[in-house]
Amino acid sequence: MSPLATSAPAAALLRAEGLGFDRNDEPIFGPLDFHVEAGEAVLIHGSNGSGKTTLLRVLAGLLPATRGRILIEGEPATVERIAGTCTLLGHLLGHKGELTAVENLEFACGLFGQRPGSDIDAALATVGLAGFEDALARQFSAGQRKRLALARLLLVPAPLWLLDEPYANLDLPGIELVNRLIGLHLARGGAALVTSHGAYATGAVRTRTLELEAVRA
Ligand SMILES: Nc1ncnc2c1ncn2[C@@H]1O[C@H](COP(=O)(O)OP(=O)(O)OP(=O)(O)O)[C@@H](O)[C@H]1O
Repeated sequence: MSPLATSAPAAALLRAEGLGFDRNDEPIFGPLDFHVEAGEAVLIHGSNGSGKTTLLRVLAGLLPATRGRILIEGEPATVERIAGTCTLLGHLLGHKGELTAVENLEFACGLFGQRPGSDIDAALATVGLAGFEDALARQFSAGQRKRLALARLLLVPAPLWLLDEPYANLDLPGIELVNRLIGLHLARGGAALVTSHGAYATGAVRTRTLELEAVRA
């Protein structure tokens, strides 16, 4: 036997095969075939209403696919596998308004686990919220709320970030912060699917682009 015999290539972190979603028998997107490997970011690009948010919600397990299937590391995407692999940053950020920034992050880590070596105060400082540890989330501006959600991404262990318009409500340094955080996440073996109209995603967060076309007029 050849000493150079190699094992089968590792399965993609996430693979969509013929994935589609209909609402009231109207197709919203698909069928789509794509995959995301560890270390890469796929930019999901498309006009308003083309189904970007719906696609991320299907991948996050919040909506059932109408067609096709999702594989995580080669295995069908069960709720448990999705929960262990994906974290969604959606339009609704999910903060508890009556909890402080630190309490919100403690709550998230209690629910989803905490990445080894990560630290809540350090995550807040990274996203520009040092000094806001004890502020109530309901008192945050839209951009500060988005930054708090970015701190949550840094803390939870899920390797695949599903980011729906992560640049929305952020100032220029905030936009650069998103790109930097995605780049760091990829460098440590994570992956990301990022919806955006595209203007803000730098090369580091656009390893590949998935174009969604509006299937309805
Ligand atoms: N809860 C809902 N009930 C009915 N239709 C919906 C619902 N959510 C989205 N849709 C429809 O599904 C289609 C895709 O919406 P989606 O939000 O996924 O698009 P998008 O590409 O993210 O849009 P945008 O760029 O405007 O954020 C749209 O036609 C929208 O009207």
